[in-house]
Amino acid sequence: MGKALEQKEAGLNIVVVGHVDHGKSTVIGRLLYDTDSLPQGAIDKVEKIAHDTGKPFEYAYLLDAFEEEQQQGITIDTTRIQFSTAKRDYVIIDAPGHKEFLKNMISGAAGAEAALLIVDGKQGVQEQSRRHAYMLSLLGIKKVYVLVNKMDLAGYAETAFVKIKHDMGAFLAELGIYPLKYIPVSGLQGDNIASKSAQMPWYQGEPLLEALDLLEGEQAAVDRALRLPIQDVYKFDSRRIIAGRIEAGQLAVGDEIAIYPGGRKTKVVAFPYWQAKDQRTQAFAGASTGIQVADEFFNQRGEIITRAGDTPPLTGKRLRVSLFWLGKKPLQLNRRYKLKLGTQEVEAQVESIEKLIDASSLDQRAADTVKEIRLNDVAEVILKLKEEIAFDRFQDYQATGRFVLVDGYDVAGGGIVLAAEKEAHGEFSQKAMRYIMNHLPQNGELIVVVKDGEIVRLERTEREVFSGIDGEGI
Ligand SMILES: Nc1nc2c(ncn2[C@@H]2O[C@H](COP(=O)(O)OP(=O)(O)OP(=O)(O)O)[C@@H](O)[C@H]2O)c(=O)[nH]1
Repeated sequence: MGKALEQKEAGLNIVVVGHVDHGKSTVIGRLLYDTDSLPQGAIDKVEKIAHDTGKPFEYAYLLDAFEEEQQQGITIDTTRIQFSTAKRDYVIIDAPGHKEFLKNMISGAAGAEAALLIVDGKQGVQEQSRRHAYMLSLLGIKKVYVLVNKMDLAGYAETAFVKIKHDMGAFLAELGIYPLKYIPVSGLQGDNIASKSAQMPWYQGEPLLEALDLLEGEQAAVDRALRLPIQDVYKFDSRRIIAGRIEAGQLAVGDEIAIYPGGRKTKVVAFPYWQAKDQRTQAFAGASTGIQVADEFFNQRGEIITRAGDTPPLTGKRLRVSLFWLGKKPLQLNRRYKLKLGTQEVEAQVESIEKLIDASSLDQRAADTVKEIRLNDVAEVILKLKEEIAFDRFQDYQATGRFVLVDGYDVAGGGIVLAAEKEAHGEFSQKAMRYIMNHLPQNGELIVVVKDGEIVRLERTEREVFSGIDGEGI
C-alpha cells in the first residue's frame, strides 16, 4: 500500500474494462507495482514463476496475490484493489468479465465514477471493447480514459495510436461518451504508466498516473437533496427508530422531513445512539444512522426520506428503464419478477419492450415483434410494479436510480431508471385510490373522469331506491 499522506482528496473508484487479453490485468498489475501497492512477497512469487517456467514476467499474475490474500480472509475484497498516489487513494474495481462487472455495478457494490477502457494497439476495437463501452454509457459513467495498450507490439507508432483513437472515438460518440483522454501505453514495458515514455516522444499528454490525478471527483454528496432509504424500523422501548444509510444530503435534529412514496411530513426529534457520548445532532451522506421522528406513522423498509424543502424523489408504479438481461432463461413479457431498488422490493412485470439493442453492434431490433429479452440483450422497457414506490432517475441519484430484477432466487438482470411513466389507462396510484374511496357515494355510482393520467372530475349518481313498482309492494 502507498504511503498514507494527510490532506488527501476523497478516494476515487475506477473500473477497468476491455476486450479479453487486451491487457487489463497487466495494466492493473503495473499500476500496483509502480505505486508500491503490492502485498508482501507478490513480486518474488511472480519472478519465481517466470524463472521456473522460462517465460517472461507477467504483471497480470500480480493480481493473483490479491486473490490469495482474500482467500486467506485477510484484508482485501476481491473486487476492490487499492493503490495510492500523493493526491488520493484509488480503488480499482476488477471486472473479470462483463457479467461480474454489471452485477457489481447494478447491485451498487462497485459504484465506479471513472473508467479505463483498454484497447490493444494492434488488434484495435473488438466486440467486447464495444460491449463494455456500451455498458459504461448505460451506467452513466462519463469519465473515461481510453488506454491504447501494447504499443510496444505496434512499434510505438503514432499511426497505430491515431487509427484506434479515430475508430474508438467514432463508436463512443454514438453512445454519447467523449473520452477525456487517449493514452498510448505498454502495460508490459511500463511505458506511459508512471512516467512519460521515451519511446513515444510524439505523445504530448500525461502518463496514466498523472492523468488519473487530474480526474475530478463527484459533486460532494452532502450538498445534494437528502436521500435516506429506510432500511428497517425498530421498536425500541416506546419509540420507533428508523434506520438507514444516507445516500445523499444531510439531516439535522429539528429538520422537517417528507417520507415517500406517501409524502407524509414530520420532524426529526433525535438521532438515538446507544451511548450518550455518541449523541449527535447532524448526519451526513455516507453515514448509517437511526432517527426518531415526531409522528409515529407506520413507516416501512423501502420508503425514501427527504427534507421537506429538498427536491423529492419520483413516485409511481410505472418506470421507463434501460435494462440488461443476464438470465439464462429469457425475460418474458408479463412474467412476474422481483424488483429491488434501494431498499425496496416489489413485484414487477415488463409491460412493453420499447427498444431492443444488440450491445455489441448497437443494432436495434424492431421492438414490436419482440416478446422476450435474451441473455446479454439490452432493452428499453416499461416496467409495471404491483405497488407504488419512490425512486430517482439514475442520472440524478445512482443509489435510488438503479435496480436489479430477481427471477426466483437469482439476480437475472438490472438496469437504470430513465424516467417515471404516467399511470396506464385504468390504473390509479394508491393516493388516487384513497381519494376515490373517500368520495364513494353511500348509495350510488361514482364516475371518475380521467384526462392524461390525472383525475379531473368525480361524478356521483345516486341510485334510485325503489319502494315498489307500479304501486305493487315488494
Ligand atoms: N507485448 C505486450 N504484451 C502485453 C501488454 N499488455 C499485456 N500483454 C500480454 O497480453 C496477454 C494478456 O494480458 P492480460 O493482462 O492478462 O489481459 P486481460 O485483458 O487482463 O485479459 P483477461 O483478464 O483474460 O480479460 C498477456 O500475455 C500479457 O503479458 C503490453 O503492453 N505489451
